[in-house]
Amino acid sequence: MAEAEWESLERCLEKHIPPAELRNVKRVLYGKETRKLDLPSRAFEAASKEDFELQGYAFEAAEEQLRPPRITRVGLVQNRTPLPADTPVAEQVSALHRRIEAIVEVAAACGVNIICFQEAWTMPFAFCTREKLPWTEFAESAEDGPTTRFCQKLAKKHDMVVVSPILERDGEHGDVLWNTAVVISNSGAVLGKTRKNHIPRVGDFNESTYYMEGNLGHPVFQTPFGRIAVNICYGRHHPLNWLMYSINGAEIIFNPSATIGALSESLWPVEARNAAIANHCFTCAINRVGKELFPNEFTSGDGKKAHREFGYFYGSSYVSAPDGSRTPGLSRCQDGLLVAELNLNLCRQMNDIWNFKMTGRFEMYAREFAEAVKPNYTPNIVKE
Ligand SMILES: NC(=O)NCCC(=O)O
Repeated sequence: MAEAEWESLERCLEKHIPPAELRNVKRVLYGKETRKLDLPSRAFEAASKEDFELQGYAFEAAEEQLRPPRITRVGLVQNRTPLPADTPVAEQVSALHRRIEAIVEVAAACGVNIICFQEAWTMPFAFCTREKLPWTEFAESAEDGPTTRFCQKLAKKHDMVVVSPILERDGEHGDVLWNTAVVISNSGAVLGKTRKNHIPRVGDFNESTYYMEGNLGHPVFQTPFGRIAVNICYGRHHPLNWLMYSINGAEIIFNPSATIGALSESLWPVEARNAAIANHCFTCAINRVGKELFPNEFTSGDGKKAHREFGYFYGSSYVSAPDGSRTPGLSRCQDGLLVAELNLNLCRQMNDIWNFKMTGRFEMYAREFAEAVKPNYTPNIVKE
């Protein structure tokens, strides 16, 4: 049941919990109810024709006297890799471009302003194999690689900000590889890029074999639809990573990911949601879907037999708001587009209620951290 046959927690709750109690269960598990968005029927028809799930929800905020509502729509895309991992590289990339193009068309029909794809979306998640070729051939220039050029066209055509997480090859600086999200403005210009700060050393996520820890800090991108940041996958386990994007002013933090059930499914609903609460911002958690099979066997360093498959990517993409409410997740087993309408005024409203930025005592932690990272630091343990 840990794989594709279990569709989602939400479907399970809806099937088995009596309606009168379901309301309370959802109130506790999901916070204040999100309103279902009235998306165009042609969008649902296109999604069904293209065989992906479409869901839409809106987060409300209180009316203010001096500020009009600041409404923006985000789109989260989760998908399988459409072709087997041993198909020629260019064919795999091109099939993924076609798949995403179809989903972005539907997002445009739903009025999406900012769209984000899953981590390393142009490739299978081959870092488990520890082989270099052909996987490093999926790396591209963030500034003018084929995928960035493709996304620029989408952005311009649909007047949409595109967040495109790719494996980056920095040809100008020693051909070094990075795990990067390229942010493309709705004008079609490359607004900038941000790199994955924390690299997993867990299970089959052998990513340090391929690319380095990000060196760009915590940039936040000002777009006409809000200030956005990207905390790539494993970065979501690091509260300080979310915090620094928030300190730099992010109102929406995307978390494009690739993670599997056995490792992280019970953490998934907690981490991005907690980050939204702790940082008075919206967070958008995106995970890929399905099983990916690799041409050659690899071991997991656990004494077990060599195998060719990574594990089950469980989808379940969702959006959380600064008041702790969240959308239901997309399916665990189907490609999908989640549209969420956010009123960004909710960020400051929650800040004014809970005051975490005022009560955070950052100066105290800055002093204590500065001491704690020194090699001769003695932990402050009081003994009898
Ligand atoms: N892609 C990636 O960083 N995965 C690590 C596993 C996890 O963070 O759940």
